[in-house]
Amino acid sequence: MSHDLRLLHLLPAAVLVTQDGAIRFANAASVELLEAPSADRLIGRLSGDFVHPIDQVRSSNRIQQVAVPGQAGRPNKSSEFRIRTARGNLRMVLISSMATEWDGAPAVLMCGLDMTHQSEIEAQLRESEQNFRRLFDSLQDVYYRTNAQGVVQHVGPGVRRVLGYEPHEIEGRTAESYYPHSSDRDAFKAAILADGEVSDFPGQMVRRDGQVIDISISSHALYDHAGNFAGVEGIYRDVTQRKNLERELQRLATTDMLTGIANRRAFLETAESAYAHSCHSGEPLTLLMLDLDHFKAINDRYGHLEGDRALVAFAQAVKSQLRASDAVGRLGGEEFGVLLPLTTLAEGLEAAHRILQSVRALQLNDDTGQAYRITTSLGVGAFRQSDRSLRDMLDRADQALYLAKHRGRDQIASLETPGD
Ligand SMILES: Nc1nc2c(ncn2[C@@H]2O[C@H](COP(=O)(O)OP(=O)(O)OP(=O)(O)O)[C@@H](O)[C@H]2O)c(=O)[nH]1
Repeated sequence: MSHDLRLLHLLPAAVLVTQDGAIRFANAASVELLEAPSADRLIGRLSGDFVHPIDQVRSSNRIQQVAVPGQAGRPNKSSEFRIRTARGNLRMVLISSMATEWDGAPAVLMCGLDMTHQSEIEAQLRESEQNFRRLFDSLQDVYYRTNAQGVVQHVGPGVRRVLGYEPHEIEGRTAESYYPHSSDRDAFKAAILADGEVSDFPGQMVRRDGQVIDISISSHALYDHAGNFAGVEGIYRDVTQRKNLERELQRLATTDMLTGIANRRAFLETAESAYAHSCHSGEPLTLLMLDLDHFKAINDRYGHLEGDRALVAFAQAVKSQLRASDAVGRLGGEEFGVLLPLTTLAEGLEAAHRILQSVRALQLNDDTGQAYRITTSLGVGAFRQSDRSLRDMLDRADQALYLAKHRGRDQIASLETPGD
């Protein structure tokens, strides 16, 4: 060793030679690594003094293993050790040792590489990976990726909460399996292919327990190096609660709270679209306007609360005479409207008669048990291609209602006659 110590001083790796644990030689890199003032200050010190207590047993075991006489020239496998420098700083050093001779006596040669910086990077990487995992696992959304054939290649753990499946149960299957309506999936695919991405795309999925949930998808298309479509990646989230709230708000905004039937706005909206449909198709459409007779007297005699109950019973009686495709709405106070699609004036007059009879037949009792009856007047108006707007049809039905009132109430009137 002694003939070329200068070479060892030039090495970037730290080199120490110890005998019976005491340092006999330290190259320049080891002086720097151990933050010693000089090589001389290291000579004679025990190398084990620089090893962190946690690693001391492991370190001395390894040195004993290589310090077996006759093992010279075979270094052990390098391993990382925590080192405390002369200034008390902690370093991570990759050390390999081998038996050698020093001044004719057995010695151990140690070679160390400072890995502190690298292990810091690794620790940072591990930490950021752990942070990412935590975030990924706690994500309320479901991350997913499919290939070009729609087979799910990866799905995040959020799928347990949203669909009730383990990720491995979903992976390898096509996403179609979870769509109750294939039209939802088709619309999504078409949007992705057309725009390359979708944001807050609506749809529904079926949970493992069979419950259908509302979802919202935000995803983008994936392409391979050649620019070919290679699949889809994105997230979906359960928006059932939000959708239920929206549906409830919609219901509140379109329903008459007293009778539970459509309110004026909703009824007129339905009437507008039915009118537009008839304009387009030429199909018949008939409108009934209804008004309870002498309703003020009911209120005056039995009280407003009883008047309310009469309005509810009246709405039910009207509804009981209609088909599912017909629409009934409360236009205000004791005035109601009925829309009869695909219904001629003659058929509309028949429906009006049925309603008239069922209202006459209503047996109402006030809270003292006193029985009373109500009647209604009806105006009937049929769709005409010559109408400029729904308003024309509404006006005809309104005028007919006025006529029915004028003629003595509890009857039906129309400005038109069947066959007009
Ligand atoms: N109980 C109750 N009464 C209502 C409601 N909305 C309107 N009314 C009453 O309905 C009555 C309608 O009276 P009028 O417009 O004079 O008509 P009418 O007494 O029915 O007479 P005709 O329509 O001419 O047969 C008024 O007394 C209103 O206060 C309601 O929601 N509940």
